[in-house]
Amino acid sequence: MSTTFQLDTSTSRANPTPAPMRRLTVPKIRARKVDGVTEEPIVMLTAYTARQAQLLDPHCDLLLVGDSLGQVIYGLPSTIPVTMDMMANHAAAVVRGSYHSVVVVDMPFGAYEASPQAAFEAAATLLKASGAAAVKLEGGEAMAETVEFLVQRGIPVMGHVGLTPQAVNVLGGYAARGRSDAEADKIVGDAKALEAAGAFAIVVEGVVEPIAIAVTKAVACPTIGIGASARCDGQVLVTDDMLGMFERVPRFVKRYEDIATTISATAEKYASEVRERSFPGPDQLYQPK
Ligand SMILES: Nc1nc(=O)c2c([nH]1)NC[C@@H]1CN(c3ccc(C(=O)N[C@@H](CCC(=O)O)C(=O)O)cc3)CN21
Ligand SMILES: CC(C)C(=O)C(=O)O
Ligand SMILES: [Mg+2]
Repeated sequence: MSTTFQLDTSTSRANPTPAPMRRLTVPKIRARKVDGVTEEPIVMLTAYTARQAQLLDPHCDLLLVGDSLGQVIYGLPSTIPVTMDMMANHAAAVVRGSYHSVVVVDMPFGAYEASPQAAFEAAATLLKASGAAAVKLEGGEAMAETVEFLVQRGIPVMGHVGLTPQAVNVLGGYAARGRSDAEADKIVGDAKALEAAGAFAIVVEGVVEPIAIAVTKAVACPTIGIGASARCDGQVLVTDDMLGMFERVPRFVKRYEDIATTISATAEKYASEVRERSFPGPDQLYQPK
């Protein structure tokens, strides 16, 4: 994998404008929750491409290069087949397209579970290839030792508990979690273990509101909810879901737009203009000398 950073010339004398906005940092995100209170909720969206990152960056605190790109970009049936190369390449694009948000990269299934050492190697590879600041990995208590290993060696880690999509084959689907007392206790315990291991924030996915409240109270670091009610310290959504780009979306998605319909209608218009030879028209012609 090649390292393909772009030189940041935004502050050079050759290119004095626009005024550089310093990128947010992991400690600043962590510090948004003080004594259990987050005054300003943390805003995170997924991004997979440079242009998407450019458009989202000014409005977000964090951009997540999610392994959901498996379904959203590659048409895969789950996040299980997602590879390190996919994550590294999309992460590099998102870093190039952003200069404000903290970029977090999902560790793909199979790259980190076997040992803390394997996880460190994979995380370092992703950060070196992309310039992203942090990784996210799924799992609670079982991953706490790994989280501590990474954080102590310079890699910030975001946790992910509740509905963990990489465990789809164990869970048997994508149903909400935390409905039984035992399951609720397990999720709170998972979050506590991650925080003790040094996670700077924790995604809480697909849980009933009382669990979101319990987890958010139980840990000092910020919780970022998806399908976990408004009672978290921040929220994340898959951008394509929010835009109405992805056809089947979970219940927790709010479709703010219907981009898919716009794209279909535009393609239909273009196709009919080509077929009736009205495109290209005079405005699109190169003029002879
Ligand atoms: N486009 C997209 N959006 C996501 O939120 C997302 C991904 N992809 N890929 C990775 C995971 C998978 N996630 C999912 C996928 C499906 C459901 C879903 O269909 N849930 C149903 C209930 C299913 C059940 O009860 O078995 C729902 O109605 O919410 C939820 C989360 C969340 N993540
Ligand atoms: C849904 C978010 C939290 C995620 O893990 C992803 O996009 O892969
Ligand atoms: Mg993910």
